[in-house]
Amino acid sequence: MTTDRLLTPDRIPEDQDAALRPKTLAEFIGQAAARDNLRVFIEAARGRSEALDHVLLFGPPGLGKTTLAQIIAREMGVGFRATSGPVIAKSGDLAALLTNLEEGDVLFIDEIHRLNPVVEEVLYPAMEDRALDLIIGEGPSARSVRIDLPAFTLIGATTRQGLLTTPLRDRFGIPVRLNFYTVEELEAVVTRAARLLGLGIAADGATEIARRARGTPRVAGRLLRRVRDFANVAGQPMVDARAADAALTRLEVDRLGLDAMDRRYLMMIADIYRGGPVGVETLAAGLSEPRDTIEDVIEPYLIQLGLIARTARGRCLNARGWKHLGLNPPEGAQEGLFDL
Ligand SMILES: Nc1ncnc2c1ncn2[C@@H]1O[C@H](COP(=O)(O)OP(=O)(O)OP(=O)(O)O)[C@@H](O)[C@H]1O
Ligand SMILES: [Mg+2]
Repeated sequence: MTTDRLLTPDRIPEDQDAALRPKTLAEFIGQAAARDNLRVFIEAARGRSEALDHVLLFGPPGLGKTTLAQIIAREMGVGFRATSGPVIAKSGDLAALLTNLEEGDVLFIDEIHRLNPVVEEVLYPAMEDRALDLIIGEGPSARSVRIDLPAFTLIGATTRQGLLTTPLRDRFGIPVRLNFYTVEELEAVVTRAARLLGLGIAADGATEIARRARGTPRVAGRLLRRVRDFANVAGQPMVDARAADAALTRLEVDRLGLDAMDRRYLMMIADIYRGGPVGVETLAAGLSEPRDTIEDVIEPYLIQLGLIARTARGRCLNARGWKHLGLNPPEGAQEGLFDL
């Protein structure tokens, strides 16, 4: 990612603070449906002494896919190996990873939609038959050998399920969608993180941060750290709503949790395209952001809030979007037409 947005749910080193990651399903806040289902599937697999079926975790960045993958391995009582789609360059790399797994292990592949197609082909028999088909030698003397693999669980993570090829998607027995968190859930995330950081926080302080965290635990953790900085420097022992609001306002995070980039995105549709529709490529060029960032990071939350709509003809600003910008939609603008 090219930006250094405060609100970007992208990983930055401080987020790797392993101490903040919940370690068990019981500690994992929110995503109740996903959690309840996973609990059943894990218990059933353990009861049968089998590896868990392959799991696909999908949803916007920072909602807990990596955390959940680690939790699944821990709850299954098996080893955890992690890699990512773009890192596996050759089929041999994947073969090496797979043959080094132990019985029952979890192999976590982040950004699994970015696997090289040749590598992906190797994954199909590995997932389905727990076998590797390798070609040995070259030319007329080449022959194919099949190597059996230990029973393992593949956990794939991706921002959008639709980015996967159908054959790959179909091989996951347990697809899990992660949704944006509610304010109440994020309050719990913030309160828990504050406790782990040894920071005093009032209930209304946690609420203020939760409301402005873009539905995303990673953002909540990051905002909490910045608020803590302001509180420390101001010599405040306790973060309350006023302190949180003052800090977040200085950071240009608005009441809905939108940052400068979100507002630039909205203003571009309003100002230049009279509310749309406008194509995502045009917006990406205008904002100098990669299309993926627009689609995976910026838009999902704006859609969730009902500020914009994604239509076949392009992006449109909804009535709420105009209102949030403090503007009136111009005569004849597209707004409202696509207010789903
Ligand atoms: N349910 C949760 N409860 C508490 N904290 C959480 C929860 N989910 C995520 N977090 C925190 O949010 C941060 C981001 O989570 P994680 O790295 O798992 O996100 P991710 O979905 O894998 O993101 P990405 O798509 O960018 O890889 C972690 O630091 C973790 O501590
Ligand atoms: Mg992750």
